Amino acid sequence: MTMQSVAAGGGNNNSITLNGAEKYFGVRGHGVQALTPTTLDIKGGEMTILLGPSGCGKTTMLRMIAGLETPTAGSIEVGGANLWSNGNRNVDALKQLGMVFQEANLFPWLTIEENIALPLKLRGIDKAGRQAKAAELCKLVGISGFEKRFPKELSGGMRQRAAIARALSYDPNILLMDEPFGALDAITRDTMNGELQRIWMETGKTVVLVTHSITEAVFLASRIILLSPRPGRVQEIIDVPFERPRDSSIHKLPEFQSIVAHLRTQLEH
Ligand SMILES: Nc1ncnc2c1ncn2[C@@H]1O[C@H](COP(=O)(O)OP(=O)(O)OP(=O)(O)O)[C@@H](O)[C@H]1O
Repeated sequence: MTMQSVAAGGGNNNSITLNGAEKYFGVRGHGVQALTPTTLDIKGGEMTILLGPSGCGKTTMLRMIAGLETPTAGSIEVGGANLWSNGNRNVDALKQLGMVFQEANLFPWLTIEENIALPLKLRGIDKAGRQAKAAELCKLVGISGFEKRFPKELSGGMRQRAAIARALSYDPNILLMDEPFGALDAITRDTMNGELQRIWMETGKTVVLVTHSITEAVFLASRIILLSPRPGRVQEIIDVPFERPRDSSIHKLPEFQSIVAHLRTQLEH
């Protein structure tokens, strides 16, 4: 395990940089400082996990990276491009981002294929192109054969697989995931962690994932960004060195257990 200080600097095509990015909700002095000014590099192609206690600003940081919240101060670069300029979002930077939430948020009246391909429909891709892409993505996420089914006919884990496919439909370089498996039972969650690792290894995307789960974080992460209790700040960055692909047997490794114990101590304090 190597501990690093907070790194800063530029980025390549699929990296993310926070330059003194801060988020204050409400009037300064009377509101909530969700994230203190933060300077941080999220490396392209890595699996970065945002971990921290409830209310520390994980979702706020992810939503700022997604362009869903404006920074109160500082700036955010996605693929080397500023996300905001003069109060407007940079559409080219946003195209680099796909988002997955805790709930799959599929439209119940659309088939799985139609849900997955909806972003392509909005981009003017014809039906044959949409169906071909949906079939390819269903294969990637492991739900081939369910293209014509409706969301209610799928399990929770399968719906999240479809949500990942939808986020990948327009081929963004970066996948942002907010507690994507938090609503799933423990066994399905473990399966989905393995599946996300496989999808990440097959696609080479940059993944930034928010979780409360220490073991999920250590299993998945290339790097863990540990945030402090509110007001959120980067408390520590931990490189997780285990080889890929990882399987559940890494839970037994002394080094895995030592990182988990270290993080638990940090979170308890
Ligand atoms: N839209 C908002 N308006 C006002 N305060 C907000 C808003 N969104 C978040 N906050 C506050 O900012 C702080 C950080 O919230 P955030 O949801 O980012 O934390 P979190 O670490 O993701 O929490 P959890 O793990 O419980 O989901 C909290 O105190 C929260 O109440």
